[in-house]
Amino acid sequence: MALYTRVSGSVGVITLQNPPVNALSAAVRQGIVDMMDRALSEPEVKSVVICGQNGKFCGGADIKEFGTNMSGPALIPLIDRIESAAKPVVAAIEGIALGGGLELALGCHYRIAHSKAKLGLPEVSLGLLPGAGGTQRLPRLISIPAALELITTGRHVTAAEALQLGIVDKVTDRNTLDEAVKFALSVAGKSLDLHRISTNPCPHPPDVDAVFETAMQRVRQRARGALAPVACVQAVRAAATLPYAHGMERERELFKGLFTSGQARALQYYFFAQRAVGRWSTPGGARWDTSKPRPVRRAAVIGLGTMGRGITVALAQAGLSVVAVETNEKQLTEAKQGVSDMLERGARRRGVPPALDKVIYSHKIQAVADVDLVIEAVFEDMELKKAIFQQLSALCKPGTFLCTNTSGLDIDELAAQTQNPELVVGMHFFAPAHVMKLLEVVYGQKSSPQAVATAMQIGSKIGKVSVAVGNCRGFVGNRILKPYLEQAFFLLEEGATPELVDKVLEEFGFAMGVFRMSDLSGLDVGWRVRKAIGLVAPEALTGPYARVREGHRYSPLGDLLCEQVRFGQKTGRGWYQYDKPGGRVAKPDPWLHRFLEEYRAQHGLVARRIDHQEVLDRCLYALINEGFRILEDGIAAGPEDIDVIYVLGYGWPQHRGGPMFYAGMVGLNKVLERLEHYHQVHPDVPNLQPCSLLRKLVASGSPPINKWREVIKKPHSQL
Ligand SMILES: CCCCCCCC(=O)CC(=O)SCCNC(=O)CCNC(=O)[C@H](O)C(C)(C)COP(=O)(O)OP(=O)(O)OC[C@H]1O[C@@H](n2cnc3c(N)ncnc32)[C@H](O)[C@@H]1OP(=O)(O)O
Ligand SMILES: NC(=O)C1=CN([C@@H]2O[C@H](COP(=O)(O)OP(=O)(O)OC[C@H]3O[C@@H](n4cnc5c(N)ncnc54)[C@H](O)[C@@H]3O)[C@@H](O)[C@H]2O)C=CC1
Repeated sequence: MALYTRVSGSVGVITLQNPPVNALSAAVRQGIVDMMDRALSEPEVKSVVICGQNGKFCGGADIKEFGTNMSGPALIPLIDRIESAAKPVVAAIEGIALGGGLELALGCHYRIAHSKAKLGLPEVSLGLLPGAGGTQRLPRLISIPAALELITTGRHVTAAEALQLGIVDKVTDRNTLDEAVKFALSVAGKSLDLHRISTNPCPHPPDVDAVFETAMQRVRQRARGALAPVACVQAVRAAATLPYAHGMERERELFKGLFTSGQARALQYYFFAQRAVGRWSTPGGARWDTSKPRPVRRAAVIGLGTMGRGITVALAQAGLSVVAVETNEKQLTEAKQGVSDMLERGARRRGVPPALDKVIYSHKIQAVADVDLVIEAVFEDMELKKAIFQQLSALCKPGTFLCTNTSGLDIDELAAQTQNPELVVGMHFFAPAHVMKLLEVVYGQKSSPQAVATAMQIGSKIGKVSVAVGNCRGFVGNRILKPYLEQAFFLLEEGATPELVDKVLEEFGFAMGVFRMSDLSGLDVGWRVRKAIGLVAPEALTGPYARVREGHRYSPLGDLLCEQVRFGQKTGRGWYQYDKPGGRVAKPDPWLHRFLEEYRAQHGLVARRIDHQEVLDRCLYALINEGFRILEDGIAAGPEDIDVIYVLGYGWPQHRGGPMFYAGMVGLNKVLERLEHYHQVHPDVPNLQPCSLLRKLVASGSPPINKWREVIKKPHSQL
């Protein structure tokens, strides 16, 4: 809807009304058309202001409409009509002007923004381009390079930057509508010729071809296989090379291609999935809207290794006081330096003072006595963690929440060491913890709703997307990762190389293939876990049992590499070779290829030619199958939880929505058929055996992802 009022005698004010972000739904578009007609036909009205209700100008097209039969007036002619109006139209921008919202403002003759407003064309992150003239008007207004940067990244800019770029005419700290009305009165009757952006020429940089070539290279590198950034560059190029009307045609053509692409569907699903995980619930009845978090002012971090340092930085940057405890003196000295450096770098980037005084260091665990919440991040060793939880339970003031950053150990076992198991939850961060956006909040059997709610709230406070998950080995992310890694190892045994597997996965869109990723994070991490659970043979086994554990196929390849101290980048050798320990550039290693040949010969394996499809099918479908098991077990409340975890924590390409969404896109019956096929070929790999939920979904006619919960029944999807 849109509301019309007349103020100061001669200014028609049109207010967009569609909470929460005044998205341009059919009703809003119709409202704008009707109210513009009225303003333009009333002789008393000399100028017009468009603003949004509740301090928000407009969040753009209504994304919920995209999957439906869109009705109502189209946005492009609506914006054209505003631009061609004979009376000046001023956009009063408060809060946000995003996507179609900014395009609407670009159709106005003037733009006035509140100093706290954010503006941008984020369509690229929804798999689209600004399809209501944004790609043609913005370059005309602020130059090709600046428009290219904003449109291909989707970055939001502050009002101050918008003023500097020339997107807005004025920024105010006062009441934006009042200022806009004053402005509208002052420009009434003046010529609008220079203020109809579409009629202006597009300014050309001298090296226009080079500008586009560089932009194209950059977007191709940044988002492997993503269509929208490429189309954005092509559309802006049309602004630079074609007259406006032809440029608009090109924009429309490119937009259409994207709109109907699977990538746009995937990215729009992912947009809503990220918000849906905030509406969490647990089987015990805790819920986002009824479970109240407790305020946390002081927190403690125990263990200042890789993770503890990042967690300390994340907490301090969000304004929390942190007691940082490390028992090893050398580590403590290094951690002080490391944390301070990270805080200083972060502060420089954000233009704020570093939060150095927020952190107090100690080598004694007794320093935690007065904190509201502790995050333990010592070695992944159950006995050590148990001892620490016993100490914490005795030392902390009553009611202190005790959290662990374990990657997959049993939360209930740790909770059982404490006097108040209801205060214990997992807070599983991802490395580097001050950068990665994901937090898995793991509830145990006895975790109280308040403990879960508090951990979830801390997550949001420090800028993470927090996903509540149940307690099992590896929780959601690492549990799904295991069958994926296993398939990659099996493929090497059968004839593939790390280069082949990585190439296929990177072409699919992963930021890094499984072997390059494993070299980066360190092969020794998984080796230690496998040793702890008895999977690593004490000495090199031969014969039929060398590749079998607990009756199932097992590949000792990772263990054998670790025995050679090939831990990956940190030792300069892993699945690849590096020029030195700590080197970053992976090069194929002839030693490894010989090693694989000898290994196959030793175990009587005959290398065969493995094609790309098989690599993709086996790695991805094994992973997806485990995702279905997780849903069946109620460890994740819905498919969107798994998808958000996998995109944010494991480099799954956003434009493919996440593994569960991808399964739906491929077709559940196809996933089932392929798993059945591979399980028949490899009956000793239980992860390839299709899980019963997948069968049940296929038997129910493969419903769309937002209907899966009706088949799962137990948990509840929030989409
Ligand atoms: C040939 C045909 C030509 C057609 C041309 C049309 C082409 C276009 O021009 C295409 C577009 O505009 S695409 C839309 C561009 N706009 C965006 O991407 C903004 C998306 N929203 C945001 O970033 C944040 O919500 C925002 C920054 C706005 C607010 O963040 P917050 O953290 O404060 O709040 P959220 O929790 O994110 O959102 C609150 C609720 O609002 C829902 N929502 C947000 N933006 C929406 C939007 N644009 N459409 C529909 N719903 C939207 C959001 O989902 C959430 O609701 P719940 O999910 O129920 O919680
Ligand atoms: N490294 C990674 O990528 C991730 C690790 N994790 C988990 O985070 C935890 C820590 O891992 P990292 O930081 O990689 O280990 P790390 O080995 O880098 O650091 C562990 C630190 O704990 C200290 N420590 C040991 N006993 C202590 C005690 N009693 N009191 C205080 N400090 C003590 C050690 O001196 C060391 O500095 C583990 O549970 C791990 O599974 C979770 C997510 C990712």
